[in-house]
Order: sequence, then structure tokens, then C-alpha cells
Amino acid sequence: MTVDGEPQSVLWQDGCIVAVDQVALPHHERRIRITRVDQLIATVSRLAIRGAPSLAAAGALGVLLSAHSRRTPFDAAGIRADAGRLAAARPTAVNLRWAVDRMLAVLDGGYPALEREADAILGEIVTANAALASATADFVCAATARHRLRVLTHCNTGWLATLRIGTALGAVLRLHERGRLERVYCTETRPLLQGARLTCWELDRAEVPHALLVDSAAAAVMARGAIDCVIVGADRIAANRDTANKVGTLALAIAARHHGIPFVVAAPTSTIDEATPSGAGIPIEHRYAEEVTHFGLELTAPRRTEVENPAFDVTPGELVSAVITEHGVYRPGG
Ligand SMILES: CSC[C@H]1O[C@H](OP(=O)(O)O)[C@H](O)[C@@H]1O
Repeated sequence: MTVDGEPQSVLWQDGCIVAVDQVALPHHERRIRITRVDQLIATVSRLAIRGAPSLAAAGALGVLLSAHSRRTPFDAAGIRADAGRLAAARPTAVNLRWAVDRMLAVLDGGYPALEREADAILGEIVTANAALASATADFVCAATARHRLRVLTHCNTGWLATLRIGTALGAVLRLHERGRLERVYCTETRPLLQGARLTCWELDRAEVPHALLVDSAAAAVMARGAIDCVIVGADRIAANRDTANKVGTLALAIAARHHGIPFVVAAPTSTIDEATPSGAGIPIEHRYAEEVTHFGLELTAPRRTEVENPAFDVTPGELVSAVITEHGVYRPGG
């Protein structure tokens, strides 16, 4: 699935949504053809479409998909109901609701207005990510002394997660293109292994030197002086820069601060939620216990074992060296 010669994670094709099945990767490159909103909600819920900017694209195209089936006669109430269920599918990434709200704001304009808005939203996502990837690479080059950098990143923030151009991983690719990258360390990212399955797959295809780490090895790699900078994405950034991102991010931020390593968040402004004053107000998605207790085989024996499976954690803004958006360094309040 390519647009303008570049791979794209989600797109509109002949009245339906077509998406890369991220659950099937890295061993199977499959597409999913989505014709109904309920099917899209199920696809988002099982993380076959995932990543905050890709969720925004799914939100915009999901409202368009609802309108496509409800356009004669135009059923605005039915579209709103579909949009509400879609926006609630994954509550932490603000980008999903941002895109849905953008679409609902032009609902009165009918199907043509929704088509134009969906096209505008997807274009803005790509443009914003291209700018922030370069801005993040610029910031990291200025903030670190070493010429060829050793970067650590978490989860997956490449084109799979971000529609076409990566955020944190987009910055890594820019560093590589500039000859400023020695190696990128990717944490596996338990329990769904977005790092091991998706980031390594993207970096291998891009021929970028990388190494896979179990999540719990990251602090020790920092301790031996092997990391010059940590660059991660985000799912929601509160007004005080508290940042919700894949679970495990907080531990990396604490370890980076302890070792004096810059900790940089790369995210478009659509990830910033200034209506939420601090991380305490960010809804954290809790997912199924089986994601922790099983990976093919059952990992635990006792039947009385309880499981906590938060999909995200919140890093306090004071542990974040900088938030870089398409407009450069984000400073709350401008
Ligand atoms: C640039 S993608 C942002 C964000 O989304 C991922 O979460 P998930 O895999 O659950 O969709 C992860 O937190 C990334 O950093």
C-alpha cells in the first residue's frame, strides 16, 4: 500500500478503508479491507491499526465510511453515533478523538464536506510528521556532542504507527540519512512487542543499524554509556507536558534522567491536549490479561494470578528534555 511512492498504513480506496494488518507483521504482510464501522472498531481494538497518528487517520476515514453507507438519505444522527463509538475504541491517544471531532465539525456540509475534511486531515498528518521528524533530528544533533549518535527508542513510531512518515522513528531515519546515526536500540515493548515485531521490521527494510533489547535491559545499556539520546513518541501530552506513551516509557525517562541522557518526545500538535492540565487527567487504557499471560503459549500456570495490563504510562513533564512538534520545541502556553 503506497501513496506518492511511499508506504502508507491506512488509506481510502473505492469506498472502503484499506489498512496494513499490524498484528500479522512481521511474518505476514497482509491488508485488511474494511467496509463497516464495527469492523473498523474491532480492527483498532485489536491493534491491527495502531499508533496515535494512524488512529487519527482511522478516525477520519471511519466517519467517512459511516457517511458513505448513510448518505442516501443522509443520516447525520447515525453517523454521530458511529463516530462516538469509534472515538471511544482507544481512549488514551487523543489523536483519534481529534480527527473524529474534526469530521463531525463539518457534518452539516454533507458527504462532500466530509470527503474534503478527511483528505485534509490525512494530508496534515503527513506534513506535520515530516516537519517534526526533521525538527527532532535537528534538536538531537544540537543537544548531543557525539557525531554519530546511539539512540534508544520504545514501541513503534514509524510509518506503521504514523500513517506515512514516522515521528520518533522518523527522526531516527533523518539522522541515518544525514550520516549522524551509529545505531538505534529498540526495546521489544512487552506485552505486544511493537518494538520487536514492527520497529525492527521497519528498520531492517530501511537498512538502518539497530539492536533489539528486552525492555528491562535498557537501563543497563544507558549505565554503560552506550546511549546518547532517548527519542519516543506520545499518545497524549497534557498542558504541562506530562506525556502518556506506551507502558515502559516512564522507566526509560527515569533511567535517562539518572544517567544524564536527553529524553526527547517527538509528536505532532494533534497529540497535545491543552484541555487536560496534567497527566492525572489522561485516561489510561487497560487491556486484556491474556496479552500478558499468553504469547502463543500460556506463560503462567497458577489460575489465581491477577494481571495489571495498562497499555500506557505517564511521564512527568519535568523528566522530558523537550517535546518536539512540527513547529519545533513545544513550550506550554506558547
Ligand atoms: C507515534 S505512535 C504513538 C504511540 O502509539 C503507540 O501505542 P499503541 O501501539 O498502543 O498504539 C505507542 O505508545 C507509540 O509511542
